[in-house]
Amino acid sequence: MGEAPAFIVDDLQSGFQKGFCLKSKCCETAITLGDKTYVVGASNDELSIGVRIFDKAIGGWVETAVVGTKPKPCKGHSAVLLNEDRILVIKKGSAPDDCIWFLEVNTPYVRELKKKTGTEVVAWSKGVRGNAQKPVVISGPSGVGKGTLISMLMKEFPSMFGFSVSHTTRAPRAMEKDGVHYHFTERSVMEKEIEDGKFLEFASVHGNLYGTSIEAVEVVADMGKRCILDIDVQGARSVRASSLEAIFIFISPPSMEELEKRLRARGTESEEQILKRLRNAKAEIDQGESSGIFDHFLYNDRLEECYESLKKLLGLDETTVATQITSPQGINLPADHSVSKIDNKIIIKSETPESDKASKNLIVLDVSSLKGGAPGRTRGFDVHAIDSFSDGFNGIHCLS
Ligand SMILES: Nc1ncnc2c1ncn2[C@@H]1O[C@H](COP(=O)(O)OP(=O)(O)OP(=O)(O)O)[C@@H](O)[C@H]1O
Ligand SMILES: Nc1nc2c(ncn2[C@@H]2O[C@H](COP(=O)(O)O)[C@@H](O)[C@H]2O)c(=O)[nH]1
Repeated sequence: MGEAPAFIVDDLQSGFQKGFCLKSKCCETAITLGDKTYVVGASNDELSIGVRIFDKAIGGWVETAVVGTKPKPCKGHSAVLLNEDRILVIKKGSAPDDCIWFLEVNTPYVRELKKKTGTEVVAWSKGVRGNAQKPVVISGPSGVGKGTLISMLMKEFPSMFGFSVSHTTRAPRAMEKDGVHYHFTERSVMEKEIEDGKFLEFASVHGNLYGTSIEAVEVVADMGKRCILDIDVQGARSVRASSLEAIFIFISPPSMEELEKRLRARGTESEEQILKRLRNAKAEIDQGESSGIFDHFLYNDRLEECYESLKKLLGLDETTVATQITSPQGINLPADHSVSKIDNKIIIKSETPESDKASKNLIVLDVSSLKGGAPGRTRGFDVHAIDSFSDGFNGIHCLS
């Protein structure tokens, strides 16, 4: 972590108001919460907006793990503290789908990570407009038909569902494509990425490492689609414990004999692997059925019947299908703006000279009903453009 310019340290030690503008050359903002001041702006790698934490109690900078996909640098930004647990960062001059970000500093997800790692943690989560449905976690023993059911769903509803592409250390099968079925990865690389906090969950399954990266879930959310995760019971337990609110479905086979028949008929595993997967299946079914993780159980005897039941529990009857498709929308912010906060409303006021005459130079962001968050995207904010504006807001800060 780089040294901060001396004047910033002095300012931080003397104490900031909440939401402050550091007029340094690197466009940093500082937000104070308790003893900690979160300095958002300059980064070491220049590939993303950086975050540093100054702790007044110890009088110094604290080593901080920054997790989640980070926002790319921009020509300036504003920052506002929300609910004492996250900082809203509004980027200037950025694309409509890239201007709203949340830096979580004290949400349950961040508190859990702090407890696990024993270090200071903050987590980025991009703001996405629209209200996607909860992700769907599908588990069940190897060979039960999870992949088959998911493929049917994706084929029938391509604009509605997106598959979370997992990482695995197992070798690809003949028809599997890297980046489509899995991200096939070296164990050492995956272990390092797990250590770096890039995974929502991971588990050792049938002798290989499998895991869902935070990015895999975010990519689907960015497309405005409902995310489907095909993961084992250990992974489902981790997701259940995380802040990713999902629907959990367990698929059971009609019998162990039928499961073995399906695994053998698939012809993708060695005899040794088939026996290992069948041994693990028993434990997986026991855990799946007794753990309390799962909201729904499906029995995959006749494929078509099971598929119809899956669609029904996902609310995919003819009347609901049309209303569930949400396309991602962006927010057209003025390139230069100032930001104020009144209760749960964020007022973004244009400061671009040519827009002085424009009727809609004010945008109000209502953040009273935020949903989701790290790991993944933050949704649920309303955006209104306003025609006229009478001044009188207290400016929190601005950068240029
Ligand atoms: N209801 C069913 N009746 C008969 N065969 C089925 C049924 N469902 C799936 N299958 C077949 O069983 C095999 C295993 O299915 P699939 O690959 O979808 O299982 P899976 O649960 O995704 O397994 P894994 O966890 O190993 O990836 C496939 O050949 C598939 O065509
Ligand atoms: N915990 C996780 N389990 C995963 C993930 N991706 C897949 N899986 C599970 O592994 C087994 C075997 O899969 P296969 O493709 O080798 O047959 C199966 O039960 C999957 O559900 C993951 O990211 N995390």
